[in-house]
Amino acid sequence: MNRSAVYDDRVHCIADLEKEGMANLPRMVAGFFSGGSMDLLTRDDNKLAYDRYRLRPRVLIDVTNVDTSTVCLDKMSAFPMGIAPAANHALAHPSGEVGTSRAAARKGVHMALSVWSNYSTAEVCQQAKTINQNEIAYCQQLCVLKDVNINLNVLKRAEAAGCKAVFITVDCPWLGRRLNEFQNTFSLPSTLKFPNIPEIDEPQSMVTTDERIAYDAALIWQKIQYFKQHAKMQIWLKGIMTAEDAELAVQHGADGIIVSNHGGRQLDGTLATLDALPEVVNAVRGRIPVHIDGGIRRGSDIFKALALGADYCWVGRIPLWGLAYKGEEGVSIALNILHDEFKLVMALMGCKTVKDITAKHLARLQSDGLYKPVEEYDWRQRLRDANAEMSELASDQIPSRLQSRL
Ligand SMILES: Cc1cc2nc3c(=O)[nH]c(=O)nc-3n(C[C@H](O)[C@H](O)[C@H](O)COP(=O)(O)O)c2cc1C
Ligand SMILES: CCCCCCCCCCC(=O)C(=O)O
Repeated sequence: MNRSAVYDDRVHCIADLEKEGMANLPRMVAGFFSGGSMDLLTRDDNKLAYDRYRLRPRVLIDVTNVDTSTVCLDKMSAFPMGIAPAANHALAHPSGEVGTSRAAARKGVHMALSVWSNYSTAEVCQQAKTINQNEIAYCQQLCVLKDVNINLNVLKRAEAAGCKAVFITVDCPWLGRRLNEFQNTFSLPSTLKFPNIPEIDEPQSMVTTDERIAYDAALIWQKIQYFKQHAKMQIWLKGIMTAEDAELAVQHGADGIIVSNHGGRQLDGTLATLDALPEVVNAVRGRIPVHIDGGIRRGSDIFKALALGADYCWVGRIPLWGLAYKGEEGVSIALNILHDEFKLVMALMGCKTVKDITAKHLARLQSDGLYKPVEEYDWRQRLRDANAEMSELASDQIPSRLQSRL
């Protein structure tokens, strides 16, 4: 284990990386990356939510060997965290999504590409193959546009590039109001390319006010079926924040969901994603995988999200800070820091494998200011209780991929 790793003379944790990366960016780009909508309540709470939980370590367990790997989207990931889709990596560094992806491939973690990436999904996937032959999973994010043909072309190209899944972003029928864009008179450079949507060229205006990216505000549950019919890839929904919508997602055939509030860039004032996670996990009851993003900045945050039932985590801003700091190398520094931190937390928590992480490892802040162990209020405990009551509960009622987590 890399206990005393020195990554760089100036960057020892993600907070350092944010500081150093942001310092290299023009104010307007830094604002676009780090900003959120309105008063930033949700953006900030995403991060603070992790501090409302404390860890309950178990000791005297042999942790000579700690295995951080997990299977996600049918492929091995070095640890349970990948790169979330974020527009405009090339604003951080000319290598853009290619640089990010090369670092992801080298580390062996998955990557989702924004439909607004500045390099095509095909080019990004191709570059990664030179590093890590087909080993990591790529996903294509799609903000559904009004023009059906544009949406279908994105899907076709992503499939041809070898993507495993499409992440349909469902939290943005209208784009959120990001005050930083007004305050900094943000505009995208006219040289910036959006090769996944060649139908739209030459950005001229602020993202928030650009009418050409008016999304399909009439996107409703029934249309998810349409995408399922037109894609061979898995269909995931990104932006589920309630038990009710989680149940609907399962009923409408989603292959997985991502608990996300878009990093606080859409509706300000929603729950932090970590606070929404338990109700979603309980509603889904293992029928499909549940992922999370938003506010993850430390290895211990990944541990906490898994303890509350997430199968995998994604980070949006961290790779942008890495790129802004040192291009591909900066993203590698970020991924190495998070991987090593996660491994160390697992060891100190007495967890040898990712499957050993449970809600019993956490205590949550109460209204009296004290921390109380998290009761296993999630569906796994209910299944255990049901098991005790009805010993005949057939194990085939429990999805096999989850039996080992019971
Ligand atoms: C600069 C930026 C651009 C983003 N662009 C997209 C996008 O094109 N599509 C999308 O679904 N989410 C987008 N997101 C949201 C991320 O996918 C993710 O939900 C969020 O960044 C997670 O929060 P975190 O940054 O705290 O990790 C973007 C986020 C940022 C910071
Ligand atoms: C005409 C080209 C416009 C390109 C817009 C790129 C950014 C879209 C918004 C991405 C996003 O979801 C975000 O959170 O930011």
